[in-house]
Amino acid sequence: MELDGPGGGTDGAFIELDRVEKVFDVRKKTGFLKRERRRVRAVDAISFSVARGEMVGYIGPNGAGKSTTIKMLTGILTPSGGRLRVAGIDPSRERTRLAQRIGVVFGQRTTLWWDLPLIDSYRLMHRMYRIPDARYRANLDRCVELLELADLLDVPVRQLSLGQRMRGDIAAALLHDPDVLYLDEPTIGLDVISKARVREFLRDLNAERGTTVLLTTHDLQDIEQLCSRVMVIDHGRLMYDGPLAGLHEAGESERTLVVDLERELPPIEVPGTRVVRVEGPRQWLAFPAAESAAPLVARIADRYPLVDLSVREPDIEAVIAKMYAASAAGAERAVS
Ligand SMILES: Nc1ncnc2c1ncn2[C@@H]1O[C@H](COP(=O)(O)OP(=O)(O)OP(=O)(O)O)[C@@H](O)[C@H]1O
Repeated sequence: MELDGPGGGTDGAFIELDRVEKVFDVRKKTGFLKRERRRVRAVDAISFSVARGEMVGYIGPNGAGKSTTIKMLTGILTPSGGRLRVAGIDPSRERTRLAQRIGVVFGQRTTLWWDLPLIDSYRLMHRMYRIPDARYRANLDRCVELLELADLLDVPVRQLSLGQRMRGDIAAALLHDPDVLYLDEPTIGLDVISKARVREFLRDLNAERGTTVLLTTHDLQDIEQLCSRVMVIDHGRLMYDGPLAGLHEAGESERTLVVDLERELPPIEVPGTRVVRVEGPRQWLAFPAAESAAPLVARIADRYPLVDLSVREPDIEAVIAKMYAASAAGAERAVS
């Protein structure tokens, strides 16, 4: 695969947004024959660029503007202002040409035909995207092998489990060899094993093919395991762009060790943590999210009768709330 092929940005940027806006006009019924017009600024002057081959998390609370951004990046929605390019293409002007370069997976919806066996959806996509036969075969074989789809190809999509359907959807998005993949909540509702499988596949895809990935998720572990960079959007504005650890530092957020002991004990004392809850033999220990859990786990295992242990990530809403609190406190300190 060439590195700066036709349509790549001049400075290596593959996705480029320059003060992009999307304003919706919403009409709300406020009484009999009375309607109020309201403008919703879903995306507010957002600028960022993503280089070819980057894997970037795009996160934010509900209603922040994530889906609206993705829809503009696919050409489904036209921006109200600003400049947007994907692979050098203006998405809303050349949606069909762009479709050959991008793949999209929505965790909450499927692009597969519900009543058809999985393989029939793939055959339809083969024709719709006019994928050359040899390329279709090679991509299908690769996805079937790596996503373990062989036994599922003849099963109607409606009979697949959520995890199986998600793997089927990811394969569907990759049959035409897109340069960029937009993933909207790809692990939502999946069990631990299915999540691990999907993440491993995405990591390999990025490493082997250099596919650029923009990932929207509520699961911070998706970001931690896949993305070296994360962007946070809230109220349509870009609030943070950098490594995940930096986001934790900015928000002073905490992760939690859930520790199962052999028996009930008083709150255990482990430097660098504080016990936030005790329930029978189970204790919850909070520690700074930017720090590694490994030395804490070793210390606990060394000193206490440990049966089981897991690490819980803070949820995105909590991280962002703390980020706001920290910046507000900083502003107050600067004033006083
Ligand atoms: N077609 C539309 N018409 C009017 N308002 C819309 C439309 N689409 C989105 N909005 C509004 O724009 C804002 C951003 O919505 P968007 O769906 O982009 O958020 P999101 O970050 O994807 O949220 P979620 O995590 O809940 O999917 C919200 O206030 C939403 O109500």
